[in-house]
Amino acid sequence: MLPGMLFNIPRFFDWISEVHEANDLTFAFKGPWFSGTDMLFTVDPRNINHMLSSNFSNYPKGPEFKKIFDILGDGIVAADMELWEDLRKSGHALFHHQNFLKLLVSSTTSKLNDDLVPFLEKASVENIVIDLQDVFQRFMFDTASILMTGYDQMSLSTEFGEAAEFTEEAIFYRHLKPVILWRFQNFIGVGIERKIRTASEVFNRMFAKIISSRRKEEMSSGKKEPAINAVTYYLNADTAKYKLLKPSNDEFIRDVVLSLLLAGRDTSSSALTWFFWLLSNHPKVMSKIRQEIKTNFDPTDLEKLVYLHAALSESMRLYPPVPFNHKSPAKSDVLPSGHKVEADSKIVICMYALGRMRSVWGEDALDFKPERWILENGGLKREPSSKYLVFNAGPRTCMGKHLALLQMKMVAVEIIQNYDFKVVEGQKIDPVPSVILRIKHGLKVTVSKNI
Ligand code: HEM
Repeated sequence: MLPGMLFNIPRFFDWISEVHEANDLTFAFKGPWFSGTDMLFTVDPRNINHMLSSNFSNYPKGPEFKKIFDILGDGIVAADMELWEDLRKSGHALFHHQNFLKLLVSSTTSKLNDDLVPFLEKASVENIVIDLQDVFQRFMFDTASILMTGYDQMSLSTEFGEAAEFTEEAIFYRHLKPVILWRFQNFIGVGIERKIRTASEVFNRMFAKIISSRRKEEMSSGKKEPAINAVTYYLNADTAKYKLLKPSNDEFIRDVVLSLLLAGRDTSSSALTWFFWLLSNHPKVMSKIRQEIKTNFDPTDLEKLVYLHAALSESMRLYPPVPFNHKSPAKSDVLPSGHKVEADSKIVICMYALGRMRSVWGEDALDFKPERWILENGGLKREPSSKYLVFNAGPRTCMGKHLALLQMKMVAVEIIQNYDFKVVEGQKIDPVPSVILRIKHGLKVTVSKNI
């Protein structure tokens, strides 16, 4: 089956969705003999609930995942078992720290007022074409960087952006290649594996500077301030409580914070890019959001913007920023769909396909309809996470979900209130085969003031 898959790489996500639909939501992919590329693909909500929630302990990400994501080292994204537990619990305390939330709101507000609005203002006056995806990536990188390291990168770090994109694409292709092949390519430094090595050097350089200056600050301040950024928090981690954390080891701090930084930058910028792309094709949805902002906007309570929330949820259903997840059973098992899975085998859950299944979402699954998220009484409809898996489900649910939604709403409201975008005609809007759903050549638009 590998040649069929490789042939369809340019339209991988749509192809994999069609295959799921034709195979009743679950199918076994067979690669060449002994290549180690056999995988079970499933988007059956019963199987998802079984693996991610009710039998969570039997479904770690597995040793192969750790190899594929080796660039993230001991960060939470690739961790399993006891280390994951320590990272999750300590991360939970950080993400629920009042000062951390305050830092998110203050950094987003100042980045909006000082950088994004003046930038869009200039683009509208000079009538220049901008790449909205690139703008959101820089914006999210700067705010995520303030939150995670305490430093504002001032959108200058194109080097980090490129390194992140190469990493995410290389990790996608590693899923399809025998381990021995991509490890050899990495060793001799060819193709995309050469780029992942360069990316690793970029991350190491950047974190070496940040960690050493944060350590110096900690030593000179002498007293323990309440932590607000992730680096400072992990430098002061309580090892009596979290036994597997290593606050004095720079490499460990780099791994932990790099995962958080990537989780924060690329997901929200992907979600906003696809959201504005869909709005440009659905002017009625745009007018409804504008109307809601006019009548219900309260900067201290963005939850009141029910239709905006519905439109964001609907956009991420069709274009989930993290398009797939990977599991590997610790012991053999039988899934609720009846498929037998062996210990250490690979299981892939494709969120992109799940959001498009007619048997899960109805005949209009492919349509962009925020209304499907609104109840008759005007409230928000909640869907089980085994059906709406955009933020993952069970004990490994996304830790930044509430921060991400808050930040995306702040950005969306500011832009929608003040600007109109016109998408430059003739662009091909296709997702890149990657572990983050980006548009291959970005989203080129012109900007005008909304008067
Ligand atoms: C629209 C935005 C976002 C989406 C769609 C999203 C989605 C996800 C998904 C699907 C996972 C599971 C990944 C896996 O297990 O392989 C995840 C995990 C995670 N996310 Fe998010 N995320 C978003 C934003 C954020 C932000 C802004 C942060 C941090 C500030 C964040 C922090 C995390 C962390 C720490 C995990 C790991 C949780 C664990 O393994 O226990 N996410 N996210």
